Amino acid sequence: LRRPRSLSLPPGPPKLPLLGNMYNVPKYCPWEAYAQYSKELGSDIIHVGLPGASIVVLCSLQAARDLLDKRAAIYSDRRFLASQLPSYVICLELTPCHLQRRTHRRLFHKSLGGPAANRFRSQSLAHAQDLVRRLTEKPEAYAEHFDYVISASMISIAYGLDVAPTGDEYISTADAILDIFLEALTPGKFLVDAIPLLKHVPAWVPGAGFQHKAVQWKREIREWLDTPFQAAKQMMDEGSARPSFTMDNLREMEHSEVSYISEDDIKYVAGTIYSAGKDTTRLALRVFVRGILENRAAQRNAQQQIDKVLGCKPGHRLPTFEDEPDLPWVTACVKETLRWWPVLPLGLARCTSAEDVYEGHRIPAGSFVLPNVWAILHDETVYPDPESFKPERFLLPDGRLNLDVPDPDIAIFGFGRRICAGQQMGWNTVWIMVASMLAAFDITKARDESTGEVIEPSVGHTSEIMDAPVPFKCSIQRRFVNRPVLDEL
Ligand code: HEM
Repeated sequence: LRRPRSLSLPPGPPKLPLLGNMYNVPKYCPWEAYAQYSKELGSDIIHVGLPGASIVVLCSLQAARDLLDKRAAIYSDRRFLASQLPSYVICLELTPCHLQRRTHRRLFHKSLGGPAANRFRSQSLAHAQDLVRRLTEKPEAYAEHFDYVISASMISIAYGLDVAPTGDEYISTADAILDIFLEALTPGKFLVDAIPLLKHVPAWVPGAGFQHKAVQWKREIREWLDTPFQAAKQMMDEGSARPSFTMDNLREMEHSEVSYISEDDIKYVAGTIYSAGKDTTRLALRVFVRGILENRAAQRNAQQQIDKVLGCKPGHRLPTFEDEPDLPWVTACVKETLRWWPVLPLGLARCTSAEDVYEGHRIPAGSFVLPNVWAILHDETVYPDPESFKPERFLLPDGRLNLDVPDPDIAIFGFGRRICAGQQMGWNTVWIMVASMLAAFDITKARDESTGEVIEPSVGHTSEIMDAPVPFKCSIQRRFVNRPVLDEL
């Protein structure tokens, strides 16, 4: 019955007056520091204060579910530069974090959510085979190949368009937009996040310079959205369009008398497929390669199973989605990839729309709320030896999937109303690419050309909103030389 204002904030690292935790929360892998504080302070939730920003980190699955799932009514907002500036950067509402409008989420879900995502499996399969071809030709450029095939796959799913084999213009424009989103999505990056009044003052006022940036961003975003959308429409007019999110929905709109969607809605959501789907999946592939270097036995077991399932002659064909139920080792490798190194270790920040009380602590309105996905998936009581890459943790001794071990999807795709709208698409994409790589290549640590000594890959993190291993060298070699599986691709 105490008034919330008299309650204390959740515990956290000691704060300095005015500066808060500016100097004692590490910038490098802060999720690990938050997890450590949570243990030391014996609290599931941690409070961190930065000038103008109150941040609450949820370090257990229970806390994340209690707040983000059960109290979704006040924990489902996002507040970043983008949402402070609706009149300047309208289109940013379609970024991963701004599918606020129910229409967009509904449209996304109807076309790409759950089983609907399986409609686009043929695109993912074709791009997985392209990945094998590219890796065969130039294995050392694996990170660039991930980048290319995932971009091509997302553009094909969104618009039914092909991209040029190198230097494609859609891809370079879209990537420039992703950089804008990353900047706009960083909590506290712009002063206007803390002082909304700044959007009403002239741009020359100190701290309001973001307004120039916003005008430029708006122009670039509009162009990025329009160009592929118009190209897809033109292909429809010419009768040469291929199945895609855009074509399906434009057709449906044409044929239904009353539609809850407009052409703009379709355009916005099509853009979101790339902006939300590209980096998450391409970085997960990088994590897989980094992880499998640490566990050769898992790689061998997965390959033996693939060879057995795919036919009498090893290397006869590449896996397809139909093989998924028979390849639990591949599924375990994908689960472990998502668990071991979550690409969004602190999810995508939410913002409280009202003051709240949890476990006797006050959570101020307007706080950023971050689920510590890394801490949840590295809880040693659930995943023993969490720092090791062990796909086998998801398997029973007889090789079947062990459904008693919690799937990383308990946290990896987020929570509640804003849970990832493309999780099935993300899973499908990563699964088929991992299965194809395991079938076709041996992935091992690189060796020094002159001494022959093993080069240990770096353990560094990129440590941004999206985290991934820093680039590392490895060896990717064809398993079956002169086998039809690769020669015919
Ligand atoms: C391994 C791949 C992926 C991971 C780990 C991932 C993870 C996430 C996470 C953590 C969120 C924030 C959820 C929250 O706030 O609770 C999110 C949001 C979102 N994701 Fe994904 N994602 C992946 C792939 C994809 C793909 C392929 C697409 C699209 C085709 C996609 C579309 C979205 C969208 C639209 C949102 C925003 C939902 C909203 O705010 O309403 N994601 N994702």
